[in-house]
Amino acid sequence: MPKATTTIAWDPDTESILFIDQTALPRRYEVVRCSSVERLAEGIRRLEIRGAPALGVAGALGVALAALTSRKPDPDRFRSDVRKAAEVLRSTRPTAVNLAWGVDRVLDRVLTAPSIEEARARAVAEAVAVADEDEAVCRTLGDYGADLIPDGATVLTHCNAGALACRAWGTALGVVRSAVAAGKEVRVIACETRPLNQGSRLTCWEMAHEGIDVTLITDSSAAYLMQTGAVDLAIVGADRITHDAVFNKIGTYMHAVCARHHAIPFYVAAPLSTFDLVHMAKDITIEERSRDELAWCGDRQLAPEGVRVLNLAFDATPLDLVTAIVTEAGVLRPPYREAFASARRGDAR
Ligand SMILES: CSC[C@H]1O[C@H](OP(=O)(O)O)[C@H](O)[C@@H]1O
Repeated sequence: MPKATTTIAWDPDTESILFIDQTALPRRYEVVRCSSVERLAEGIRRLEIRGAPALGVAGALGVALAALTSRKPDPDRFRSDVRKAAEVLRSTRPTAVNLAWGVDRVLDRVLTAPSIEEARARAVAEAVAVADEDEAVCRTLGDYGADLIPDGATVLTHCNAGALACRAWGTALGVVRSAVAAGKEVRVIACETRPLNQGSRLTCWEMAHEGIDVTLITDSSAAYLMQTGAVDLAIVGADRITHDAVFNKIGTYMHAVCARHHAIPFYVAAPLSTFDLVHMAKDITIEERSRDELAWCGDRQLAPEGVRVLNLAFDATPLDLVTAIVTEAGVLRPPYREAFASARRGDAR
């Protein structure tokens, strides 16, 4: 079984996008070749591609694909065509800011190009740059974060913030990989992360394939393990970081509150592209997903017909519960407003 090294990539030979279908894991490792924006949008909605940084790369590559597949001969109608495709991609998932960030990075290149041919060339170049940057950023933030993990530590994580949530390497799991690469022994506790089980299906798959010690637990076991002293620190990814909160998979807030209660460090690992310093938490839409994701598990019915289901995909953890935020600009610590400003200036460390 191959390692999860590259989650999503551009194939220049066929001018298509290749991505691992994460809904098939852990049982099947399947790579999808995507040649249309509609198919890419479906893959994002179904979480075949998921994870904030991976969504940023998907958004970027999707706009490049739109530029290559538009058949509008007139530049204005071509640009309108690509704008519409960009809106389709942007609308697939509202919470992770990286998706819109990736879309906008390439859309800007298309809309400012002097010709259709130049627009296509610039779009592909920018999208590939977004993908390549993501892997480099994850490795850099991983190396910064590795210093936070003591040798022999047991690290609790939630959902999947690994290579599968990025182009490669990962954010929270990128920190774990960097610590292991530095020679440290690290034990991972992976919360299953209901209802789509990114933790059991994806984090365990990644860690097992790299021989990193991993133990799967139910989400509801985390507090007890913190209480018994079984957890040395927690580290999670992020989908959007505002001036007042970290948006991440539902359940993250619960772990942060418990970690604070038990004086356990609670870290967030995320690239600067996940920061949204324009909006406050109250402004952000938390994605609600389908009833069936909670009421069914495959063909096994878990809740009676007609029972109301609230399937929130994310929650918002107040920054005062976050010990530090690991980025490619360094490890950011409170006071965060100043730390964010210095990170964006490039003088954080
Ligand atoms: C490295 S960010 C990963 C982030 O994305 C996940 O959400 P989803 O699986 O719904 O895309 C989750 O919030 C992870 O922390």
